[in-house]
Amino acid sequence: MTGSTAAVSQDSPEAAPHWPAPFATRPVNATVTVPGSKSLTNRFLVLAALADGPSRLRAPLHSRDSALMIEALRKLGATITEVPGDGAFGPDLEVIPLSQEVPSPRTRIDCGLAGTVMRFVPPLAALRNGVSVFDGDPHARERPMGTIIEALKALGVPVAGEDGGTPASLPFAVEGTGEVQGGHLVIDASASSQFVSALLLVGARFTEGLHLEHVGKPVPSLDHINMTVAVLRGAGVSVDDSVPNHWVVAPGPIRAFDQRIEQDLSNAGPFLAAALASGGTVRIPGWPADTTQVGDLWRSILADMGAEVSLVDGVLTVTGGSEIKGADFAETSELAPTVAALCALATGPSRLSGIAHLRGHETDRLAALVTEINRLGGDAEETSDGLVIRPAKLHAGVVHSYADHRMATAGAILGLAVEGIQVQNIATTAKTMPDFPRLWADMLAQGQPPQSPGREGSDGGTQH
Ligand SMILES: O=C(O)C1=C[C@@H](OP(=O)(O)O)[C@@H](O)[C@H](O)C1
Ligand SMILES: C=C(OP(=O)(O)O)C(=O)O
Repeated sequence: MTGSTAAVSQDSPEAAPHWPAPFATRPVNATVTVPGSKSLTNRFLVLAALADGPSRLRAPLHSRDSALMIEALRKLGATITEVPGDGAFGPDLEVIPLSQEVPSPRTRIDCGLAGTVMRFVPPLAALRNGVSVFDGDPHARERPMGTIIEALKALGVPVAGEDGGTPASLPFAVEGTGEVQGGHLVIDASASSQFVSALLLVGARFTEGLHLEHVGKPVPSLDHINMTVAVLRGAGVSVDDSVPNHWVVAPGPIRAFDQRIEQDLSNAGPFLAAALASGGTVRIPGWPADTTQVGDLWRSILADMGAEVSLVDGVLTVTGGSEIKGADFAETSELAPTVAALCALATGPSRLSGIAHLRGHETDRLAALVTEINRLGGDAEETSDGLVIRPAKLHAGVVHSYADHRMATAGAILGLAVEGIQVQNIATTAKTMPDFPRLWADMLAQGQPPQSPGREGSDGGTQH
């Protein structure tokens, strides 16, 4: 993917027309595959840029977040080329690592709203000889960045704000000297696991490697850190994570690779949720037997909500029943908006905990979910570290997406079960799944008679 999706800001939802969420007139019965994992694609892009030779990503994600990462790495001197591949969602990528000759002594990097770009790329820029200025969408300036800025400064890398002082967030300039000594570094990563992942990804390229220590409240989204450790080890990097809150990365080369990217199991979530929201069946072939993706949790989450779940010969099959059960869920991380949409359709109460840091995601997701669920007649409430959602009959209305792809897909799930829901700015799904509206329509078209009457002729406002 070239910069085309990156160029379109997803932060102007008011300008976009509302998307009429399809209402399921019968149980969904579909087989679905989704594009590559955002988290794996952007990790492998960073590793490829630092590797000891050319690498290839097979079936990577092509979306706004991956386009922003590709563009950022190009600005830092990597050569990234699209080459034909066998993936259903676009070409493969060949990456020639960062060259010693920098394309320009001063460069500007657009992070959009991508946490992986705003957290993973600045430490990489520290290894480049030159100044890299980072900025992003308006809301990107609100996302927590202080830990990365402080970490770079502690590593001896100057970071300056627009006015020259020390910034607490985007925008800022990293003044790289081409070399970072590394060693022992103490950070507070309680606002995002991405702070840890960002530093681990480059740690092997620091002269002395990196001994990263976290102090403070617990680090969220630990699955994502385990993913980072796994991809590093796969590229021949020695990482010791045997002591909780300590990660020791030995200095050394990052081996070039040829890597197939798993499909995005978090983004599989809304499609699997469709089985519960419509009382139907959704099958996802190619579900990995062994994965570091947090989305593998769908198997237990959806079973807890009353679905039948099986994984046979790599096909995950989820069948919803006559009701969705409420339940308690801890640390659902980026799955939480999808879980919350299902909880709003459940017949019993649910509690989501361990997700206070979602207040620093694409939007304040806890506030956004409460506002949108309650706007439709639901009964949701914020707690200090999550949400309580009680059963209530929902009605038609507009779900606002807050430039947040997972709020938009949460609206689509609600729309399957509640007639007359519209989603504001469905285009924001391009952050990680530009094909979402088509994939959703294709899912609903499967198993339907050729001339389905769809929602025409209905009078709106009912819930299954
Ligand atoms: O490293 C990653 O790829 C991610 C880590 C998590 O971030 P937080 O720890 O900030 O939740 C997750 O929510 C995000 O979608 C992707
Ligand atoms: C939190 C998310 O994204 P980001 O990588 O921008 O943090 C997400 O995708 O749910």
